[in-house]
Amino acid sequence: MIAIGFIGAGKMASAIINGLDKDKFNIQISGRTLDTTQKTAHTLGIKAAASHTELIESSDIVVLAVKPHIIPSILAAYQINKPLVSIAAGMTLSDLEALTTSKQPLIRVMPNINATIQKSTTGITRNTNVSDSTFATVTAIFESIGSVHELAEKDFGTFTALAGSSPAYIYMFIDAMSRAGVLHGMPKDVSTKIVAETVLASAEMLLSSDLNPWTLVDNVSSPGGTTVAGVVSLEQNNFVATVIDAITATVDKNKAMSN
Ligand SMILES: NC(=O)C1=CN([C@@H]2O[C@H](COP(=O)(O)OP(=O)(O)OC[C@H]3O[C@@H](n4cnc5c(N)ncnc54)[C@H](O)[C@@H]3O)[C@@H](O)[C@H]2O)C=CC1
Ligand SMILES: O=C(O)[C@@H]1CCC=N1
Repeated sequence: MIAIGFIGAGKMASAIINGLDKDKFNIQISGRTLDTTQKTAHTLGIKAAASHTELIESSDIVVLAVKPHIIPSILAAYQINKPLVSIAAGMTLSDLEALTTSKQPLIRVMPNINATIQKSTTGITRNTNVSDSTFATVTAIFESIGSVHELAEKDFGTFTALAGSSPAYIYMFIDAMSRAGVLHGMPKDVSTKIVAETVLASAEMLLSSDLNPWTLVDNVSSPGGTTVAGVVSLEQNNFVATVIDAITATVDKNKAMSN
């Protein structure tokens, strides 16, 4: 059984671990304090390592699941002589190489919070020290919690915006729609469920057809009907440009976080 050790056991590590099959992977965590690590491990049904050193020694693959600014201090304090996976936003392979050795196998991964329900859309890339079999193993780990896209590293920032951060923007869209439902007299829980179901089915419809999104917009918009009135209103309020600006801000922030 492959032993995976997570350094850092916050929201994202918990989302990934929640989704992983505990019969297939031997998972342990090491967080900031042992007490909290033990509580989190108990909740997740996995092992708490007594220390980062113990975790590194007993893992086949080590996942860094701390905030990007914590990574330099961890890599300065511990020599991780195992394939190292980083899920940190903005940290490039060359940032990580500068903090480790020239021989360190490094895999950069960008999962998303939908890992919790085994529906992460994950990006992956590696440095030249990673063997094909290790890369296949790490890819399989993330495939077990959703889809995996191998990317050129130059596209990681864009991927981070479109898949890593976008659940937040999609929730904002859902909340705005359901708030409109409240404005027009519906209870919030009812309108949120209606909007969430419709977002899910619309995405499924797009993925299962060969049609592009604008053709699907046209299919909903009856001549002189209700939908086109809303489409025109969205455009008058710069919906498309506003969304593109948000993605560009995310990509720019990702670049600014790299050294
Ligand atoms: N939240 C998300 O949707 C996503 C987050 N990420 C990346 O995942 C990483 C973790 O993010 P979150 O889980 O959201 O943050 P978080 O704040 O929930 O988790 C980070 C954890 O690291 C722990 N920690 C701090 N110092 C530590 C140390 N020295 N040793 C061990 N643990 C330590 C903290 O106590 C905390 O539990 C970040 O690098 C982020 O860029 C990537 C994709 C999606
Ligand atoms: O906000 C962040 O920096 C992380 C990366 C993608 C999602 N959350």
